[in-house]
Amino acid sequence: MTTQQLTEQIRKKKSFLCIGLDVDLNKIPQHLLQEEDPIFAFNKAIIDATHQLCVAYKPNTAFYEAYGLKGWKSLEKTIQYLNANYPEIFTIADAKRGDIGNTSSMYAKAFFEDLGFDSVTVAPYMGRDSVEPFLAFHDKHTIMLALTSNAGAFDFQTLKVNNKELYKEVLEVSKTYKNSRNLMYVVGATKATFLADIRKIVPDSFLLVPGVGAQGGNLQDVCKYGLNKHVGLLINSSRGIIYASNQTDFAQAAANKANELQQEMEVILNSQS
Ligand SMILES: O=c1ccn([C@@H]2O[C@H](COP(=O)(O)O)[C@@H](O)[C@H]2O)c(=O)[nH]1
Repeated sequence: MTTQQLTEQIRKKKSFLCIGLDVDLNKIPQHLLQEEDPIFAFNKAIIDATHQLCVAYKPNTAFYEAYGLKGWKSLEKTIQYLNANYPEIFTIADAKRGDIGNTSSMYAKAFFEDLGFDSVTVAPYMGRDSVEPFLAFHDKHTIMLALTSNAGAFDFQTLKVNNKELYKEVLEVSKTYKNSRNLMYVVGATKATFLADIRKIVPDSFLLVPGVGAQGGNLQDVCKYGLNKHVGLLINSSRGIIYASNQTDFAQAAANKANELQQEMEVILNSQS
């Protein structure tokens, strides 16, 4: 999917919501545990109930890898279900990969070719040759960690390097990477005010913004500092949506939570045009 198609979907659905599919077997409704594949059964119900309210889904691979081969199968079934039934949805494998070049090529092949995701998150720490293998894939997107939502972001990301904060250096240098047009960036919703400076460096890039909901990030603040003329934001909420209820009404409860965010987004988008 191209960024233009993604923007068209945002305008059509009046939503720039990304729903995180972070499935924890201890948190899903107990009746699903009788299913052959409880994780997929949970995801399918959530997706069917919410797909009109969001433009993206983001499974974090940790929640699948934790269950070994079975978990990876559930991830595969989830992305296949999305691609077959809702091809207009942008899909994000939140895997935070990145390694020496030939290894990164294999990670990229795994997520883009084998699984068929539209995008994958990567860590910038190993530099250019760890990221460019992902960027080489046509119409696929590499979402680089810039300023993360957690408290530990301040351990390194805001330290000064070359007289500027490290996250700013990451943004600047990444723009010189081959096929950098395929880059998006992760910026935590808990760091909303930083978005003003971030937009000076990457005015046109899409930003994936996790941290609304369970982590306390504020949608209005993120939009105030982060929106651009193409919207340019994908706001992620995982636990705040998918665990709205652990009873048989869980999918409808998730849809209600997603609807609340979508309605807020619609107002923001209407005020922009
Ligand atoms: O800076 C970051 C980068 C990634 N994440 C991931 O996003 C979701 C957030 O889940 P919530 O339940 O909405 O808090 C999760 O997969 C994180 O690993 C992040 O939170 N911050």
